[in-house]
Parts: sequence; C-alpha cells; structure tokens
Amino acid sequence: MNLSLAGRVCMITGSSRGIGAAFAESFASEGCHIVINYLKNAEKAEILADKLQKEYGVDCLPIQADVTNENDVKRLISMVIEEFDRIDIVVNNALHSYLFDPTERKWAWEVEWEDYQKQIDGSLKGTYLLNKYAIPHMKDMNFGRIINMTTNLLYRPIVPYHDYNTAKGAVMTYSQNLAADLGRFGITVNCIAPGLVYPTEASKRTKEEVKSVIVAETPLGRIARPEDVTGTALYLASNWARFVTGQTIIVDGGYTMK
Ligand SMILES: NC(=O)c1ccc[n+]([C@@H]2O[C@H](COP(=O)([O-])OP(=O)(O)OC[C@H]3O[C@@H](n4cnc5c(N)ncnc54)[C@H](O)[C@@H]3O)[C@@H](O)[C@H]2O)c1
Repeated sequence: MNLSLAGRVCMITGSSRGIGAAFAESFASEGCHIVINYLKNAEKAEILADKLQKEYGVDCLPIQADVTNENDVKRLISMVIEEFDRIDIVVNNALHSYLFDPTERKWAWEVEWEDYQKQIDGSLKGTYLLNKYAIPHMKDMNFGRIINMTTNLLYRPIVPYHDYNTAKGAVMTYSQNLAADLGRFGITVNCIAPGLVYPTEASKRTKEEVKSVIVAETPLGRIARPEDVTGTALYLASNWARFVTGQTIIVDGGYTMK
C-alpha cells in the first residue's frame, strides 16, 4: 500500500524516546522529513536524527522546545519553516512526565488542583500551542494532518488517573472542535488512544501483576510495544485516511471495545 508520504514534513513532539521515537522512525521509513522535538535530552535526539538520516535518507531536525511554553513553540515553528518551508503532519505526542503506576495513583479526594494543572498544561496546552502556531503554515496547502495522543482510559478508566485521564479527555474534545474548523482547509484532525504501551519511560514501572491482568483481558493477548501504535499514525497521515477526521482510534489489542 503506497502511503504517499514521501517528502512530507512531519513534526513529532517529545520524540527523542518512547512512542514518539517510534513515530519518528516509522514516518522516516516512509520518506518523511522529521522534526524531532525534545525537552531535555539533546544527545538522544541527535543520535536518533543521525540514525534516521543514515537509514532512510531523509532530513531530520532535532529541536529543543518546551511545548507548554509559547515562546519556545514560536521558535520551534520558525525553525521548522526556515529549514523546510512547510509543515504537513503534526503529531502531538509529548507527555508531561507521568508514571503509570496503579499502586501509586491518587484517590479522587487526594488529587490536588496542581495535579490537574500539570496534566492540562502538558497534554492540552502543549497540543493547543503547537497547533495554534503550526496551522497558519498548513492551511493554504490543501493538505494537513494533525494527530493528537490520548488514551484508552478515556473509555475504560479501570485505573482512574483522574488528572491524566481528564486532560486527555479534553484533548479529544479539543481535537473534534479543531477537526470541525479545519476540514475546509483539507486538514484532518484525529486522536490515537493506545492502551498500555511498554516499555517507555512513562510505563516502565508498571507492575507485572497489572500487565498480567491487561494481557488476560486483551483479545490479542499481549501488551503493545511502541511500534504497535505507529501504523495507525501512518494510516491517519496517509491519503487513505483523507475522509477520516474528528475520530479517536483505540489501539489496545481489543482491550476496550466501544
Ligand atoms: N506508554 C503508555 O502506556 C501510553 C498509553 C496511552 C497513551 N500514551 C500516550 O503516548 C504519548 C507518549 O507516551 P510515552 O509513554 O512514550 O511517554 P514518555 O514519557 O516515554 O515520552 C514522552 C516524551 O515527551 C517529552 N516531553 C515531556 N514534556 C514535554 C514538553 N513540555 N515539551 C516537549 N516535550 C516534552 C519527554 O521528554 C519525552 O521525550 C503520550 O501522549 C502518552 O499520554 C502512552
């Protein structure tokens, strides 16, 4: 299946590691030029950029920026435009450091507003800012793909990470509104909602007993690896998904069915 992604410029937030790095590799393997946004680890981002350039012959630009900081985001977008003169695909993947550890999660009455604020900043504000400054460069191209990361816990909050899940729910609603606004410009906006993806920095502390329960309840019988999520992003970015917008695709091996 030809995805027709070669030559597209794909910007992925928080992509020096974890699911973001898997996205970077899969889009590079389809011939996209990649913007690897990272928060702290320049070395990891540069090593990844180097590898993708060598293996796939695409251009890769690592850029440090805190996506929750408006000035950083403006600088990030101007650097991308200066280098590539276009933005085709945006994947809002960055996650304010959050450790999925059910044994340490807070009860509803223990969650502070600051917990909510951190997650709303990390997930919603970062996604909103990136899109706000990227869209003006996308809207006259008659093509654009925005993919925002949420979670299957929106549909099955068996672990009520109240602050995290609520912020991701807001990202989903925001994405639907954005989709309604941007359809006229040929830009689609969709979300991917994975289940547990292991191992990543965020999920590495998930206990064996928790993983066993998820495996037992997952029709496909295992936990996802970062590479299991990337095909859905490629599909959503491709021409095959040209009439799909405002949707959230669950990628969790059937653990959630709705
Ligand atoms: N791992 C899972 O089980 C899982 C499940 C469902 C959804 N997700 C979603 O997938 C995405 C990636 O998760 P992951 O597990 O790879 O997480 P991760 O913690 O391994 O990676 C997140 C990346 O975001 C970067 N980041 C954090 N704050 C940032 C900021 N302000 N600006 C720029 N970059 C920033 C981090 O430095 C890191 O590189 C997240 O949106 C997460 O909510 C993950």
